[in-house]
Amino acid sequence: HGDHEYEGWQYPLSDCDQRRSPNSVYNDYRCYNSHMNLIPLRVEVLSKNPALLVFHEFFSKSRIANFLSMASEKEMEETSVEGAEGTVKSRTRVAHGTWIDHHENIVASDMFHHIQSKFNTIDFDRAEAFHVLRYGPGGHYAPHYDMLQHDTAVELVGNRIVTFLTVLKTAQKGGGTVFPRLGITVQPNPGDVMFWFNMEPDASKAMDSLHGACPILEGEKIGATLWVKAFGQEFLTRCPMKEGAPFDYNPLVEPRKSVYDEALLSGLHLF
Ligand SMILES: O=C(O)CCC(=O)C(=O)O
Ligand SMILES: [Fe+2]
Repeated sequence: HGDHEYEGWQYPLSDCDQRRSPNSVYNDYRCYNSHMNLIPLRVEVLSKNPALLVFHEFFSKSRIANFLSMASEKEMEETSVEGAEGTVKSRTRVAHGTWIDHHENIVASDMFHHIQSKFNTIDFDRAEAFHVLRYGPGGHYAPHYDMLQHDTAVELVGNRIVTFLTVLKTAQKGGGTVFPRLGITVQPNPGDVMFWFNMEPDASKAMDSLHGACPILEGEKIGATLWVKAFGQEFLTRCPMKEGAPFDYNPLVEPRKSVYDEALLSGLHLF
């Protein structure tokens, strides 16, 4: 594949060849202190500003398998963009997609509940429906920002402060998620979650959150995105008490190492 085949990409495709970040801060189990509960998650902090985290093995294999088989029964549409000449096939996002409501069926509901219970520093009720994207060979999503244009809905519920991307299936070759401005390409495993902030604490766009899905060279990639809206999230973090910056990132990017590490690493079973 040559670069010319990925119209609209605009960044060096060689960015996609980078593997893990050289500056991964933690890659082990850490505890999030939230609502007086310690939530153990195996977290890798790839960037602190903007926060970019990978939660390893967030979902069990069976949850992922159930979600995939449920999603495969849905009609997936070729993603498109609306232009002056009507709706045309998108060249910046070459993939098939569909929306699945949080409680559309028992599988989605179980998935959603798992997210809410493990991760209660974020109010996922304030997220859009699951957006499932399937990329085939040559599929890709050129680097972009997830924040929406300002409109009435954004005014009411805030913009997309956080992207919570569940990795359902990975390509055999290619298909990493690239952050060109951070110099990071993430190649997670099915069941992992990528989590990042699209907004600065003052609600402006986090310029370094620019990201895209690298071209699939072999196989197929499937992911499910939850875009979380900003309003209300500030009440779930420890009091930041900073005017104009109502969201405190630090508890997320500096989770505490827990006394349970040994048990977790030696295979304590979490359901
Ligand atoms: O599939 C990916 O790796 C990125 C998806 C993405 O950027 C999005 O859905 O907004
Ligand atoms: Fe995105």
